[in-house]
Formats: sequence, structure tokens, C-alpha cells
Amino acid sequence: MTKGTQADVNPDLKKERLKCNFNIQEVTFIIDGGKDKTLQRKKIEDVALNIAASIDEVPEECLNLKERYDNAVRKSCVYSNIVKNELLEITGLEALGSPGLRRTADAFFKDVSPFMLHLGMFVPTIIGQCTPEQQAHWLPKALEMQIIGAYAQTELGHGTFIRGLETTATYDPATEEFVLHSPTLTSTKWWAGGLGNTANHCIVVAQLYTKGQCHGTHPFIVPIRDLDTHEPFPGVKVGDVGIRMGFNTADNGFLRFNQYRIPRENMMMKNAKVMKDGTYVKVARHEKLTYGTMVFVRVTLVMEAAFNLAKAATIAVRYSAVRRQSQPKPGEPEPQILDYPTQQHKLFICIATAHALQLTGLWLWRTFEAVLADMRKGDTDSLPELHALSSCLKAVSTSDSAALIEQCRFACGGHGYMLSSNLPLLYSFVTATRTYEGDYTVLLLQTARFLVKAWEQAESGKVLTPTVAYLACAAAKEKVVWSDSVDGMIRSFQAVAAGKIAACAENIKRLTKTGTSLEDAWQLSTVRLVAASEAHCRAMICQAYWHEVTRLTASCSASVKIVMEQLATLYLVYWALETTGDLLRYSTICESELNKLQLKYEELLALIRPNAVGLVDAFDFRDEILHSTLGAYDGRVYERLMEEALKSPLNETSVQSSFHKYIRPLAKGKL
Ligand SMILES: CCCCCCCC/C=C\CCCC(=O)SCCNC(=O)CCNC(=O)[C@H](O)C(C)(C)COP(=O)(O)OP(=O)(O)OC[C@H]1O[C@@H](n2cnc3c(N)ncnc32)[C@H](O)[C@@H]1OP(=O)(O)O
Ligand SMILES: Cc1cc2nc3c(=O)[nH]c(=O)nc-3n(C[C@H](O)[C@H](O)[C@H](O)COP(=O)(O)OP(=O)(O)OC[C@H]3O[C@@H](n4cnc5c(N)ncnc54)[C@H](O)[C@@H]3O)c2cc1C
Repeated sequence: MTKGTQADVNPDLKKERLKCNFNIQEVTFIIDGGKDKTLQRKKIEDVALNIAASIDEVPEECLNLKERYDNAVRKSCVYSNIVKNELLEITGLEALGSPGLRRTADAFFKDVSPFMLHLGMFVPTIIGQCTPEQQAHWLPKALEMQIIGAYAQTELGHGTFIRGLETTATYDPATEEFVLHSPTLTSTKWWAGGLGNTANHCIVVAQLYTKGQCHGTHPFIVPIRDLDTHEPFPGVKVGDVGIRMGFNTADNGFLRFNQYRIPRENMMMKNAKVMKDGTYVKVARHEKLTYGTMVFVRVTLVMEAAFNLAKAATIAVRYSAVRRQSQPKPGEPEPQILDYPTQQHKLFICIATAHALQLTGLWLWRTFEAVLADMRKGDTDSLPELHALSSCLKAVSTSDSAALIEQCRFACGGHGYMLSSNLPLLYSFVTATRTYEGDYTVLLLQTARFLVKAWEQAESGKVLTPTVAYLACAAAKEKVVWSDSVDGMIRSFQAVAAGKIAACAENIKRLTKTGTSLEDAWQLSTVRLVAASEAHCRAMICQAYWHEVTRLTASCSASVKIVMEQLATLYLVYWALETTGDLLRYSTICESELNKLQLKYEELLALIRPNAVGLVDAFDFRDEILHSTLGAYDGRVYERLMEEALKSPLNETSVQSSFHKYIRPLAKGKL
């Protein structure tokens, strides 16, 4: 944060900070994943943010599309040099995935860097899909930025259904090359970030043909532009996909091939190989290991959802402490809008959800690393559970984050609609995460496949994997008695999930018994399967969040433990109240207990209220990262709104030329 002098800080915010009754830094350490992580992040910020402070001469939003792109490339090059020459020295290669890097990138780009997919997917795919020899060839070039890459999987005709991709890579043993081809309009690669004008290399996912046989989709590294002239190579047609809701500096591109040849060695051969004579050799022990980059990105997106929501919550809570509106008690001053329980209802769930997703995201990351370690030893048994976990957590976290960021904008009234609040840009960026890297519904249905199988195992008394172990109680017909203790609520959420999964399995069984095919029975059950998957995911987040809070606050000060537990309890009670219909159906909760729960919720809002500003301060966002007139640390909201308004190109002259060209002639009847 940029603290300035105390005298500059809005007096209401100053009072809020005095009210805070816990040690903010302790909470920051928990959110970052430990004190060492916080210190490293701050070190990275100190290096990068000095430069970022003066990187934009004109506000990004005042530039036209082409200028914005050029400016984003300029800044990406400056930023890459900082990463390469200074930041990687602080942490080594692991800095690529560090929160410090993610945060400092936001100081440079209000929208998105056209290099984001280079580090976000191109480099991870080289690491995940190449043999050690291929990595030795490609990785140094990519890290040194001698080559810039994109990840082109999605096509105009298919994004979700990867097996339906149409781009072909046909092996020619005579020249030991693959021939890439786009046989139809719908086979055009579409959407890849950085592809339109920036990248000179691209990972292309294509149907592999050798010896006349198709072996399904495989990834290839494809040079698409000359490294010196940047002209596309003959046989390659590449360009920008057009203006988007957000991501307009991300350079999302299209790509077509006309019988374009690449060397055999450019097939990424960790999981499957094509030998010189064209023989296809499967190396991987699991069919879906070529989908590995997607699993990796889905895992990282859970913390990405938390990070963006934390930014929005910081903006909206600080603004709500500064903003005063209405007069509920005659003769008394207008209250801070943060004092309205309805405002607290809108905002405290945002803080709690940011915590829930961050702590669940850290737990998921550790699970991912454990599965990777197993796979290095050749054991892929835990992959289906990781796929099910990462799919539903990606879906629910991105969806919750987008919805709650929009709620933060609503909470800021008219000023939230200003671009300078940064809430509109944040929303347009985050709402895309619900779609990319696997659409919400599609991913929940992937988890549902796992859940229905797990239910069948539970029914037949088999041992279940940890995240679905709770199904055993439901299969044994154990009744869950409602209790508003934390454990009681978690058990009830699990009972809801189990009840919904069981109902899906029963429905599928009923339909197939009466002659419906399994595929049709599945389709006819998908509305409830999505709901079952959501319920499972919510129960899992509640359990992981509470477990992590208990674990991480065990050695904290009492006041930190209290406030962290209040937030986690608020999250559980909020979701119990949001899903009362389900609880009435699948637990023993009754009307009087629901009333008690509502009171508990309102009490929690009041308990959290004095610490609200302290809690968002604990996210520790510096102003250079928040980019918000409403959310700056000093709360000088009105001054900043005015300063930004004066920067508008429409305020450069007191009279616009359009007045003389159109309005005056119209008024004089001369148009
Ligand atoms: C640091 C900064 C953070 C930001 C990071 C960068 C941000 C970048 C910004 C933008 C990036 C955007 C990039 C993209 O969008 S790239 C394109 C992503 N595309 C997708 O995600 C497509 C989604 N579709 C799929 O994943 C699949 O097609 C599918 C829906 C899973 C279906 O696949 P398929 O038809 O092959 O499989 P089936 O449904 O028949 O299932 C068969 C069995 O396979 C199992 N399965 C499927 N996927 C996986 C997997 N990944 N891992 C393990 N197992 C998998 C599935 O469960 C089935 O198993 P079963 O036992 O039930 O038979
Ligand atoms: C900003 C952005 C950046 C992107 N970057 C990249 C990138 O760098 N590289 C890349 O390769 N791709 C990228 N993508 C593409 C992205 O991965 C796909 O858009 C995404 O996977 C969804 O696929 P789709 O567009 O084909 O949607 P569709 O699958 O056509 O979805 C349309 C609707 O159909 C529904 N639907 C589809 N299949 C099913 C089913 N089986 N059952 C039930 N409902 C179904 C969906 O739920 C959705 O409601 C990007 C997309 C965006 C928006």
C-alpha cells in the first residue's frame, strides 16, 4: 500500500484503522502462505513498482485500440526485462508462479499483457509436455524471451470438445516432417492470447496422423513468424480475432495453416512419440496427460479468482468507509455506508470468499504438487481425483469471484461505474475466467462423472478417496442431524451434496432400466448433475477453508484467530442461508433453526464491522496495483475522481469541434 502521511488520509478511514483490533500483518502472512512469502513479495514489489509508477504517460483507457496494443507491448518488454534481470534473481525459476510476480504485473497493465500466455501457458506446456532434451532446447530461449509463444488449442468451431478439433498434423517420413493443415473454416485456431500480432511461436494442438492412422490430439511447437522480420511464414495466416469485452490488449489471435511443414522434433514428445519411420509410440500411462497444461492453469485460477476478488473488496470496503449517504435518524449526521447492514451483507462475504478461495487454492496447489510427484514415479492413480477437484474448484471459484466483483461495483453506486474505480475492467477480465480454460458447466459435468462413480463405489462399500469420503455415511443411510456448529454445518453441506449425487445416480439408473441409453440418461440428468457438482464443491470449499483457518491460526495471536474464525463462520452461515431449500430437503433443519441462523449471520456482520477496513488492508495491495480512485489507501476519493475527470481528452478544450461542425448548424437550421 502507499501510505503517504497520516495527515493526507481521509479522517473516516483513519478512525477505521484505529478501531481495528487484530494484527494486520499476521493476517497478511496467512493469506500470502507464510511470512517468507510476504517478504519475498514485498521485495519483488519494491523493485518493480518504482518503474511501474512512471510507465504510463497517458491513461491506458484514453488510447485507441492500436495505441493500447502498442503501449501494452512496450510495457511488456520493459516488464520482461525486469523479470529476467532482477526478479528471477530474487527467487529463481519458481518466481514465475509467485504471487509477487502476479501482483507486480498488475502495476504495469490495467488490462492484460500480450505476453501473459507466454509465461502462463507456453512455458508451462514446454515444462509439462516436452522431453528433457526438448526442454533443454526450448526453455532457455523462451525464458530469455528470444522466442515468444502462444497456446493455440481452441478453434472457431470447437473449444470445449477437444477431441473434435480439426487441425491436422500428418507425418511425412520421407522428409521427417509434420504437415500442419487447416482443412475447414471451423478448423481455424481462434482465441489464443498473444497470437494475433505478438508471438513468433505457438503451441498448436492438432490431430496427429501417421501411417494413415489418426492418434488423436497432440501438442506441437510451431514457428509461425520470422524471428527478424516478424513476417508470418508462407503457409501461415495469422491475425487478431477482433474487439472483445475485455482482454483488448491480450492480442487474442486466429491462425490457419496451408500444408505447413515443421520438423518431427517439434512434436512435444513427453507423453507420445512418432519415430523417424512414422511409428507411433505411447509413453504416458494415462490417456489424458496431454491435457496437463489445462489442469495446471485450472489449479492456478483458484488463487487468481481470490486475488481479483480481494482487489475488488479492498476498493469497495475502503470506499464504503469514506462514503456517507442518507439520514436514517433525523438530525443525525449521514452515516458511512459501511454502517448499513445491507452494505455489510454485500461486502463481508466478498472478504470471506477471497479468504476461502485463497486458502483452498493453496491447499489445491499442494495437492497438485503431490500428484505431480506421484506421476514422476509413474503412479497416475490420483489423477482422476485431481481432475475432478480442479475442474469444480476452477468453475465455482471463477464464477463466485466474477459475481462478487460485480456486487462490489453495485456496492459503490454510480462511482463504481467509472473506469477509474477499476471495478468495470476487473469484472470484464474475471468474467472471462468462467469461460476460458474450460467452461463452467462443462467442468462441473466432468466432476459429476467422478462423483457418480464414487457414489456407486460408496454403495458397494468400497474405500473412497479423501474428497468424497463423506459419501460413505450417506450410502450407509446415516441421518445427518442439523447443528449450527461449524462441524455440524459442514456435515450438512456434505449431506446435501450426497443427497443430490444419490438422486442423480438413481435417476440415471431409473432411466436406463426403462430402456433409455446410458448417454441419453446422462444428458437427461445433467441439470441435476451440475447442481450436485456445485453442492459437492461448496462442501469441499467450506471444509478446506475451515480446516486451513484452524491449522494456520493455531500459533497466531488470539485476536487474529477470532477474526479469521468469524469470517470463516460467516462464509458457512451465508451459504447455509443461500441454500435453505436444500438443507430443508437433505438435513433435519427446521424453521426455528433457520431463524436462529439468520440472527447468527446478522451478529457476525456486526462483529466483523469494526475490523472491515483492517481486513482489506491485510490484503496489502499497494495503490499502484489497485489502480482505483475509490480504493486508494488514503481514501481521497473525491479528489481523485476530480483529478481523473480532468484528464479526460474531452476536457482538453472548452468547446469541441463537433459543436461548430454539427450542433451550431443544426440550431441554425443549416445542417
Ligand atoms: C499466473 C497467472 C494466472 C493466470 C494464468 C493464465 C491465464 C491465462 C488466460 C487465458 C488462458 C486461456 C487459455 C485457454 O482457454 S486454453 C483452452 C482451454 N480449453 C479447455 O479447457 C477445453 C475444455 N475441454 C476439456 O478439457 C475436454 O475436452 C473435456 C471437456 C474434459 C472432455 O474431454 P474428452 O472428450 O477427451 O474426455 P471425456 O469427457 O470423454 O472424458 C474421458 C475421461 O477422461 C477424463 N479426463 C478428461 N480430462 C481430463 C484431465 N484433464 N485429466 C485427467 N482426466 C481427464 C474424464 O474425467 C473421463 O474419465 P472417466 O473415468 O469418467 O471416463
Ligand atoms: C478471454 C479468452 C481467452 C482465451 N484464450 C485462449 C487461449 O489462449 N488458447 C486457447 O486455445 N483458447 C483460449 N480461449 C478459448 C476458451 O478456452 C474457450 O472459449 C472455452 O474453452 C469454451 O469453449 P467454447 O468457446 O467452444 O464454448 P462452447 O463449448 O461452444 O460453449 C457454449 C455453451 O455450450 C455449453 N456446452 C458446450 N458443451 C457442452 C456439453 N458437453 N454439455 C453441456 N453444455 C455444453 C457451454 O456450457 C456453454 O454454455 C480463450 C477464451 C477467452 C474468452
